[in-house]
Amino acid sequence: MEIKEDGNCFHEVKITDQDGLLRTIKVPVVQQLALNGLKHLPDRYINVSPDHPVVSSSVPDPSQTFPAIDVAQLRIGPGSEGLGQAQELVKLARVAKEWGLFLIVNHGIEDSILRGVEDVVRGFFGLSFEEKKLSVGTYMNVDNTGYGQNFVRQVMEEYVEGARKVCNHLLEALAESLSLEKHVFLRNLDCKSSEINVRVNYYPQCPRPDLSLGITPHSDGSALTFLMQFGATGGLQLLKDAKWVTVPWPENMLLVGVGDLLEIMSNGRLKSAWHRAATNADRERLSVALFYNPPSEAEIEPVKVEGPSNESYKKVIVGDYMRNFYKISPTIDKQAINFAKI
Ligand SMILES: O=C(O)CCC(=O)C(=O)O
Ligand SMILES: [Fe+2]
Repeated sequence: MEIKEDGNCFHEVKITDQDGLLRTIKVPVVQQLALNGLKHLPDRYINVSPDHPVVSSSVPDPSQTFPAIDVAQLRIGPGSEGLGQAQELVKLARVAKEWGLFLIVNHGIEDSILRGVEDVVRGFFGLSFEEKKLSVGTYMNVDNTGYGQNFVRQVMEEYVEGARKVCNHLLEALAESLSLEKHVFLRNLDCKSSEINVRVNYYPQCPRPDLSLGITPHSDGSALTFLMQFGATGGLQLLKDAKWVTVPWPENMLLVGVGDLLEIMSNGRLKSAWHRAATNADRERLSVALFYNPPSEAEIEPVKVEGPSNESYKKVIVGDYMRNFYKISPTIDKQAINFAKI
């Protein structure tokens, strides 16, 4: 819920404190702070630590190759073009293992749909505080500091359905690229009750991007996360080989990330990306994240292969995993996944 007091706007958030008591705290609405021409960063937003130094959001290290995956190539059947598919699968396995994230091209989602999503999201964040607060929602029964409800439902539907198809192909391709049976991941999702949750992130210009993050480090509790961004690039950063790097993500491309549930299903062959979002002094940035998950009652288990077992992950019920994920996050390093480790 949101309230306005002394000309300032706040989200009212219910939290359970250290003594287990339910308390209501007021969190200033960051977009409003930015609109009021914030010059100094309030202390509460300082969240860059020496362990997590800021990295420049300029162009990433050119020695890091981050090829885009051609989804149309992945779909090509056997025959003369099969070679293209095989090469694309090798590329997919490499980039997914190295980065836990990959760009996609030729995904088949029409540009008009992508622009439609951008328009509606930008339109929403352009509304007044009073108009926006009508859409404040809850998630996992917790008051959220975001806007949850129906504001983008219609235009999102087409996008989400397009994204679902692409994710289904990618899950098959990822299994094949790891020399696993094609349906081994998808069979956990391939039903009507699989969930796609949408989160829209708005990062206003920030007076001290060196001190403040847009989103603190986390992995996504999804199977796959399907991302688009607009406004600026260079905001998404990944902990790669123990260093924070800016993901080389051009503004007009879609990006897909491996989430914790796929790490479990793949028995650690793929690792979920430990990532964060930086802020930017001159430009606002927006992103739309679709989290593709098996239904919460589904039980997922690490893929089995012939021969002696080297399993390090165990069966989990998706809903139990997610409850633990939200209970313990945010954490400094990747801990939620331990819930599913043997
Ligand atoms: O804004 C981004 O690029 C990343 C957003 C993100 O990590 C998330 O919503 O989980
Ligand atoms: Fe994320």
